[in-house]
Amino acid sequence: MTPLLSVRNLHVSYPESRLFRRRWRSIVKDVSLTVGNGEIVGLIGESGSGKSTIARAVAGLAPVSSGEIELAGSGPRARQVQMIFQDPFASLDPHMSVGRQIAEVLAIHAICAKDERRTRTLALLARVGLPASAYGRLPHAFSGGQRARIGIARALAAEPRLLIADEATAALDVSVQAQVLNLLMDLRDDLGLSLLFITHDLAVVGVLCDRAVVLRHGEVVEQGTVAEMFAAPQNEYTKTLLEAHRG
Ligand SMILES: Nc1ncnc2c1ncn2[C@@H]1O[C@H](COP(=O)(O)OP(=O)(O)OP(=O)(O)O)[C@@H](O)[C@H]1O
Repeated sequence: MTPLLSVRNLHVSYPESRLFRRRWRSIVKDVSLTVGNGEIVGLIGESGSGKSTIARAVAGLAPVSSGEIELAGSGPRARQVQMIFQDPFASLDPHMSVGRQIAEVLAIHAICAKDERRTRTLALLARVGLPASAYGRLPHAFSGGQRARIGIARALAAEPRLLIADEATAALDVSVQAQVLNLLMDLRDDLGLSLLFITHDLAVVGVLCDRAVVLRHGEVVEQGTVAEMFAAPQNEYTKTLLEAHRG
């Protein structure tokens, strides 16, 4: 079956500095990966290995030097691919009510008629486990876990096929994190959503992901099913990561 997302031989380079724009640093090197329909794929690797850069390139937010990013199906990528972040505070407007911020996404992507936006926003809030009273409140009135849910509701408003979560649960307490991971798994089961999940946390990968892609210095060093990779890692770097995780 054709995967939902196919990334082929992706290269991303940035100028060394603002002054010396003729010298380029290669950040993502020849990365190929896929995400199937309804599949949850973990993207793991140490800080600076290029995980967020790949995510941004897939979302159309980072320049692609060469390679292909292909999304099956129709519709603009800006709608099909939505990102959720570690700090939804950074992406939520502190001065606008949660309901309006979600309704705004419905408007931008022309998801429904104007007079349906409120009802649909309330349904999205309910879908992520937030009460209707959240509609009129500002983001700062919510806990970290609730803000993660708001970020998810806002991403869902665009009716995406692929969610990219960039360390989206990393700052949360373990029990709150587990609840948000459960929500993401429910969304996959109920809506058939696909997920590219960026994390440092191998415990999360073990719980959440079907497959994982291990990145080092911008290159894929190993990819495969989580079950196989955790049982018998092939690459020395993956082995080191897993040993560190097991302690
Ligand atoms: N817009 C940019 N211009 C120049 N360099 C950049 C830009 N964005 C990222 N980089 C560099 O690319 C490298 C990879 O960054 P990236 O954020 O993709 O890594 P990461 O694996 O997501 O790290 P972390 O886990 O810390 O978020 C870093 O060295 C970073 O400084």
